[in-house]
Amino acid sequence: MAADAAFIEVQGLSMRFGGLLAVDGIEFGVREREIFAIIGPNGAGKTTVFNCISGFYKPTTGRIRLQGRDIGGLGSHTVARHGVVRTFQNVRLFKTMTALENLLVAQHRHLKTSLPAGLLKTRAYRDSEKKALERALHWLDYMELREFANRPAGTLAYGHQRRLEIARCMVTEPRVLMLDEPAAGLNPQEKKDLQGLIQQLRAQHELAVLLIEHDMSLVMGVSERILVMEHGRRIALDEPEAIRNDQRVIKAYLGEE
Ligand SMILES: Nc1ncnc2c1ncn2[C@@H]1O[C@H](COP(=O)(O)OP(=O)(O)OP(=O)(O)O)[C@@H](O)[C@H]1O
Repeated sequence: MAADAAFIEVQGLSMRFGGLLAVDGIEFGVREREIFAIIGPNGAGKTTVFNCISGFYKPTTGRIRLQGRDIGGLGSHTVARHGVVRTFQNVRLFKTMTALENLLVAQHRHLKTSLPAGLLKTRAYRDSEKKALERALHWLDYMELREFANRPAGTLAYGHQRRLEIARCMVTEPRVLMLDEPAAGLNPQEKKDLQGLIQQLRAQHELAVLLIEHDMSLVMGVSERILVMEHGRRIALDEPEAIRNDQRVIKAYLGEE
């Protein structure tokens, strides 16, 4: 694949809820290892685009391709198996399970084992369980969460839960990491750390990052390109500097106040 060929290609994407066209003919491509943000006023359709790409919604019309392969409407588990995983606006961990258990459960659908293999505890099964544990511990260390390994996820500080949610994505070794408002509820230091974390994840892993975020300093600081949506439509797609000076974008945001 050419260096700047689209890794994820979204064409003519629309999503209708009854009388409401929440997403209206959206087009964009995300390049391999790109950090790509989607911004726009409340209700613009950003999360709906995420839900379509990650397989939570079946688009009303349009195509979504990952490296040329259609993934639109495949369902969230299948899309995740293709390497596209996400976090949610409101943290969705298994709150009564420990941090470590959350990272083990996340890997189960990715483990190359069958039910009989699990029942018989075959060598292959034991190897894959061991690797899953190693990966979980690695990501707890990476996110500086090791000391909370055996704590129920719901008892962790909010900023730690957010990092655990990203770890839960990373244990599956994704090719596309989708973050829905990852800075929401974080303090200024945590936001700064998050920016470093996103850049580090992209640098160290073969990973594209798709980001929905309202925090403009994070978006401008971390993104290579930004898609701006308003009323379900694309009003701009460009690099941060151009977006900052785009009259339609300024109007969309000022119009919100
Ligand atoms: N499942 C649904 N059923 C009906 N309407 C929906 C559904 N999901 C989203 N909508 C509507 O679609 C529109 C776009 O919502 P969406 O959550 O995608 O916007 P957003 O840009 O992510 O907003 P925010 O920044 O507030 O999260 C809104 O009018 C919303 O009420």
